[in-house]
Amino acid sequence: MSSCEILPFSATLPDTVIFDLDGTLVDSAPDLTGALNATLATLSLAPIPEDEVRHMVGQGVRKLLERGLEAHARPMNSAGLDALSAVFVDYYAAHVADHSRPFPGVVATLRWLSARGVKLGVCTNKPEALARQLIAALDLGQFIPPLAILGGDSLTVKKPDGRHIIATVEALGGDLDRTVMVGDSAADSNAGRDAGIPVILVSFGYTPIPARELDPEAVIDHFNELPATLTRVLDRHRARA
Ligand SMILES: O=C(O)COP(=O)(O)O
Ligand SMILES: [Mg+2]
Repeated sequence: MSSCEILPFSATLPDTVIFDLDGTLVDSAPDLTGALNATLATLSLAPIPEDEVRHMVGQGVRKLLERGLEAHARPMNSAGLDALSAVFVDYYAAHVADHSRPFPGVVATLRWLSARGVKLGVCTNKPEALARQLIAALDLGQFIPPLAILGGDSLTVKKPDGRHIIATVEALGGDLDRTVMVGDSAADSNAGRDAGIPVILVSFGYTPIPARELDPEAVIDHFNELPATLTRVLDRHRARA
């Protein structure tokens, strides 16, 4: 891929780009499915196919477990969910990158942006330790410093609250007025809106609602569209401000 071929030489790039992780940078559904099913098996519940689990991801571990239990009509109280979360996290931490891989074009695009001085961060509802572990295992840490990886448990708020994104930008020393959020779900588009920054959604992520219906500034079908799309949405956003 050559992202530079599709971007005019004079184009303005953002100061900072904040990425969602699951369903945006990384196709993590296979290992999340494995961990969910291993956890359900401790309750003698049948596995849920990956196609269904994909649409349950995006609001953190607890929500994923709640949705998995709902699929079996097995509601659970808060203490039970705490215990089950610990089982899930233990299993997932041991299998975080067995089958999970960056989506096509991600590595080349992060390299391209990083080489041009664009600051890159990750704002995910995944627990911070697991997010850091996954990013390191897939060798994405060369583009995203650990301090700029904020998880669902890093603050007292998380996406769709815009403060989760703002804190990630602050960790990078970035300029919020020249920041773009890239995600895959309603949590991402709502958090971006709450933070007052433009949002680009990928069309290949995990949202049960199609990305184009979530009212983002733009939708991309492949990461090689990202550089030109970043410039376009940033210019449009600044013209309106
Ligand atoms: O629900 C999750 O674990 C993750 O989420 P993300 O899409 O915010 O990275
Ligand atoms: Mg996501």
